[in-house]
Amino acid sequence: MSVLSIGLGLEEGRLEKEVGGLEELLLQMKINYYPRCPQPELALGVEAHTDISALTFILHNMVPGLQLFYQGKWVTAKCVPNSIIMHIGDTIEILSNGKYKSILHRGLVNKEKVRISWAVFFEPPKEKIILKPLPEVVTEAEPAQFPPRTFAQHIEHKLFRKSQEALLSK
Ligand SMILES: O=C(O)CCC(=O)C(=O)O
Ligand SMILES: [Fe+2]
Repeated sequence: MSVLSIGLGLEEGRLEKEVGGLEELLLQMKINYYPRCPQPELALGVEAHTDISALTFILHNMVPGLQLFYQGKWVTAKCVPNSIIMHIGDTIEILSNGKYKSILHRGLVNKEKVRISWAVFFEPPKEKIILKPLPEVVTEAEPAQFPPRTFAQHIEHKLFRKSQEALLSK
């Protein structure tokens, strides 16, 4: 998080402070189990989404399956031994006013192998903090792209938008 703060021209502790500091950060672990699938092209393990977290760290069992939507195409993440995947989530995207992107990604199933991933989400407190672009990264030329919302409101908004989109597509 220090590196990301410095990248925005801020003090190194700034982003960490803005998400509530280490005392307030909530760590949640999710284990994704992707069974073998005889027709992987017909199924999705985890549908396309962006993470709501500040940061997400992922370890996996070296079976490819994570894809990122990059430059208009789905790109499969390389399996690099002894590495950890880090995603920037919506929270940092909002605070940075979109300078850091919360990338759209999904998880595919595999024909031959079971895939398992362990994701740890670093999340800000649900109600205590209002998430909005930091004043230092907002200018006249780059106005705030995100309205102020608590983390809980952000989740609600995202779910509401998704259900609206599902209704409209019917
Ligand atoms: O399985 C993966 O590599 C990614 C899973 C994921 O995107 C998630 O759990 O949010
Ligand atoms: Fe994710």
